[in-house]
Amino acid sequence: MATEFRQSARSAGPVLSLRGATLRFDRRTLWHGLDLDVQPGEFLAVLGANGTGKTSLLRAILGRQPLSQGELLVAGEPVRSGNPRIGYVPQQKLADEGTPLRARDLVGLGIDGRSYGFWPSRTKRRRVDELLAAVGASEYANVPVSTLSGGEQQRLRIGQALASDPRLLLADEPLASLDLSNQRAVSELIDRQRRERGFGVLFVTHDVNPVLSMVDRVLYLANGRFRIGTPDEVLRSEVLSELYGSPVDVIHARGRVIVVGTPDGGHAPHDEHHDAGHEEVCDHNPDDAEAVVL
Ligand SMILES: Nc1ncnc2c1ncn2[C@@H]1O[C@H](COP(=O)(O)OP(=O)(O)OP(=O)(O)O)[C@@H](O)[C@H]1O
Repeated sequence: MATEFRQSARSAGPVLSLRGATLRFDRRTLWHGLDLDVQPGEFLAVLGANGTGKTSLLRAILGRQPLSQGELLVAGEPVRSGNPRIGYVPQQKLADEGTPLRARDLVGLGIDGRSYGFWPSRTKRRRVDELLAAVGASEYANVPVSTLSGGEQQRLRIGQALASDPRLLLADEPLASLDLSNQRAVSELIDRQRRERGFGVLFVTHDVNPVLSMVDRVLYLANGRFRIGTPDEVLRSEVLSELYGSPVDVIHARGRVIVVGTPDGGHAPHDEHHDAGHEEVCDHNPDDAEAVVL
């Protein structure tokens, strides 16, 4: 399968291809048998509760976490760490107070951090200016990063991630701890850039609402299993109830989607016992559990 799969991924051009991808830690299976192709320019939201393996998926794509089973290609090539075809916006970490780094230095790290060989300083400066303009950060180019707001710092991280002109952008909770207007600004920035530059996006988020209008498909992870499809196909009560193995209500109100259910739903995560056909013994009564927004 491997050769055929690689050839088709290269010629047909998905920026990310997974076949039978499985990630297991000890006996816990985070996801199993994941088949997924992400096309150039596609916006895929990765959804799921805490600990379902969203960040681990990004780590696998970055070559930092080997799969337990299956195959994973980035732009038709096997994963490798430091792949310039991937831009990565890690979970938000604000710059330490007093850090002397300026906004342009942070973006420039996206160039220096890659093995491009020698960059003449004028060429690098022009490239950094282009990236700062692309993410709307030119006016604070020379300001120390630690004095900038969370939203402003996040723009710079996106600029840094775009430095290698990636074909795939991985963004891990890029809206976390941003206020509503910055959530909108940052998500619109990613949306505009993927349309202009044609890279695919994997956007990990707990709340799909800020990006609902931009998302082409969602990958929803729960209980070691997953569903992939358009938001209308996946974000439905019957689909998520089946995925969680317990009643889940998907409520659509004022253009927002709210997923309400019982955490864990009385089911243990997918593990070897289930694969072996053994019944989990569980004294948890789902009727006793409080409904929460998942
Ligand atoms: N190297 C590892 N060894 C063992 N367990 C790990 C390892 N990496 C991650 N895990 C476990 O895998 C699970 C999934 O972690 P991951 O960070 O991928 O979840 P997540 O969906 O991104 O969660 P969150 O939404 O809280 O960020 C967690 O229980 C975590 O402790």
